[in-house]
Amino acid sequence: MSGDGTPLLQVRGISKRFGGLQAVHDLSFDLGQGEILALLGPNGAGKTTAFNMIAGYFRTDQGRILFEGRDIAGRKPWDICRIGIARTFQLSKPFSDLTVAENLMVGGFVRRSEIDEIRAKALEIADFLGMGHQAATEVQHLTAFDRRKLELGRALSTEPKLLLMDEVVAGATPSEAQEMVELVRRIRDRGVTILIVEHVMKVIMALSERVIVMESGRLIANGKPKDVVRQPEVLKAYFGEGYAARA
Ligand SMILES: Nc1ncnc2c1ncn2[C@@H]1O[C@H](COP(=O)(O)OP(=O)(O)OP(=O)(O)O)[C@@H](O)[C@H]1O
Repeated sequence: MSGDGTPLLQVRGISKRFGGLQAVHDLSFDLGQGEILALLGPNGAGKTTAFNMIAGYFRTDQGRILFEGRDIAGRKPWDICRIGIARTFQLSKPFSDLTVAENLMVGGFVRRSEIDEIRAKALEIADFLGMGHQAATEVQHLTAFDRRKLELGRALSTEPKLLLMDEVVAGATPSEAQEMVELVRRIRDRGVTILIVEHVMKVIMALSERVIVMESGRLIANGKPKDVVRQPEVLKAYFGEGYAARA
């Protein structure tokens, strides 16, 4: 919650249709200041579409999205980035022939105009990611996992209040996943609120105090991870009717 008790993000009845497909239907949830909230759901549930509406990549057909109490639905991605919402992508697309530091400088122009300040901030973020020694390395020489961390760093370089993270541990080894969990916690400790789409249950359990679950575009559960994973609607969404009946 912000100082006056208003949640940082209030999603109110947003919907999105693609032709005959209702990808998101009347989705509402709140996200409090400093929270790490996981957004779960089977493939095609509408998670990325919801992200894209919050980040301004898709226009909502209906509903309101309030950030710090202000309606942001319909704003363009760069405008939404400027007011403090950044996102990572499932498929990161860094500038491969630029260095790590140069990639981390690009987002800095959102907040600052002094090049020395932007460079210093980029180097601070590289250190934060544990990539300080790679600041001068061209991105094309990085491992897949270091590219993932850089993707997070590129979002952080815009100095967001809210970070939308899309499957940041996909394809990671267990020790890399653990490193990512630590990194996400440290990002939150910097004061950044986090909404994370993730499939790896161990990561969700380690990170989030609260999860919301979508299925077929609708919100079907909202609560503590350990409670939500036992709910029949959630089991049915993931494993089918028969499994839920037996559980
Ligand atoms: N630009 C688009 N045009 C048409 N249909 C789309 C578009 N984007 C998503 N969809 C459809 O909307 C539905 C929800 O997709 P979305 O990517 O939001 O689901 P998701 O929960 O993120 O799935 P995943 O876990 O597989 O990434 C899917 O049926 C998808 O095919």
